[in-house]
Amino acid sequence: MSEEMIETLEQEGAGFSRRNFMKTAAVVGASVLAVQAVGRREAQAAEEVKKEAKAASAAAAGGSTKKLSDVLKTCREKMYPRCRVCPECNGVACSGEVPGMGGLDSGKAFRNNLEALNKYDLKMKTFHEVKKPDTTLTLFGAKLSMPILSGITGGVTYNMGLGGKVSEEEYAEGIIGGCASVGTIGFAADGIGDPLSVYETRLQTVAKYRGKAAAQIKPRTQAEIIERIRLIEKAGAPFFAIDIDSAGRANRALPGKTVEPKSLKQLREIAKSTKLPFIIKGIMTPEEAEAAVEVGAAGIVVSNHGGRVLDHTPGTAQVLPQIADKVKGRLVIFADGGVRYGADVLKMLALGADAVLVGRPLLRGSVGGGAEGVALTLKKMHEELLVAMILTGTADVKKVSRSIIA
Ligand SMILES: Cc1cc2nc3c(=O)[nH]c(=O)nc-3n(C[C@H](O)[C@H](O)[C@H](O)COP(=O)(O)O)c2cc1C
Repeated sequence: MSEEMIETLEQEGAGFSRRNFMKTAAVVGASVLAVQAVGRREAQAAEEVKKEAKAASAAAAGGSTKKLSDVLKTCREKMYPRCRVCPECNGVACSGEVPGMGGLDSGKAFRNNLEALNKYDLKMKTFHEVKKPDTTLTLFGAKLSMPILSGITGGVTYNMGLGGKVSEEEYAEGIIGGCASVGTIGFAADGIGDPLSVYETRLQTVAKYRGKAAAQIKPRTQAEIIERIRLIEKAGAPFFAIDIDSAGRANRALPGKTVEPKSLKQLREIAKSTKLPFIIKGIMTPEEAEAAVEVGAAGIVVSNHGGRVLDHTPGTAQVLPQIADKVKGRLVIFADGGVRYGADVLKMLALGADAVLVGRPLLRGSVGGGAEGVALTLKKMHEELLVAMILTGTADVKKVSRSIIA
């Protein structure tokens, strides 16, 4: 009501008083506000219901509703004290815990991996045209959404202490299924003490994700290796790896089992025994990288096995540039060890890797949330990688320049 109308009514009498009118108006105003507040609350509640319905339908459709923090909490509940699920997975708390999740003996080699990566920084560049970086690549005919593959991790009972809580099949399904769900490749592992039947069980998961899962073999006797290669071929893996750096492990872990260093002749024999690309994992010097090219390997993994096979090895990011200078372009270079964030992935690519493997973080994802836990971990790293690429002016993971390293 306008001031003019109030004045007219007051003048005309009719029991109208300005004071009473103002009181009534205040009450009405408060009610209107109250009605509005209730409306807002109802709208919020309606929004919550909508969100829940969306989450439920995403879950029903196989979408992800879990949070990474829940996955890590569950992992800690299942694995403590084998893995403390530290905020920074850096080998400090688990130092010397092999079997377990740590680095061997003093744990220095594990810590070196993180420290070597941390010595490098990235140059920030923002005046450029890179708005939608390309993270895709093709490796041995397999198309990948990102240059991040699973590390090769095994020993659900022996290393992770999960006997009865998570089976070998569930663990392999978590790693391989999770990787496949986001368009990358997961590895099935070969444990030194595992009988062939256990290995065959893991290869069933590789076969289930035919063409999208790879497998590893320990440096066993030549006959055992060839026998396993035939199984991997049948399972449809696009490539396989031998972790040659496990050569000393039987002495400490499982006396009586054969894992051994290989001569160049033996490595050639393995490469020639199959059409599958053969990756040698555990290369730490330019000389052995060159030898890997000579014996016919299709790729190498620059790796110190997460610091688990020889204490006092340098961090992989430290040796990677010299190795890449020697063999880049002649075989595929993978690197692993201490990769925790997308920026670490980008650093490894800038230092010469074509792709990286991620060990412990995906292991935690698989134990804590199966395939969904692995997918969440990979999606987070992929998002971080995209941001790091934009902010360094890197358009394509296939062409990362060393000049982005500060
Ligand atoms: C519990 C555990 C088990 C592993 N088992 C294997 C294995 O069976 N074969 C292999 O080649 N590497 C194995 N590794 C080493 C990883 O493949 C990888 O080199 C290492 O974990 C990478 O470092 P990151 O964990 O810091 O990412 C294992 C690592 C861990 C932590």
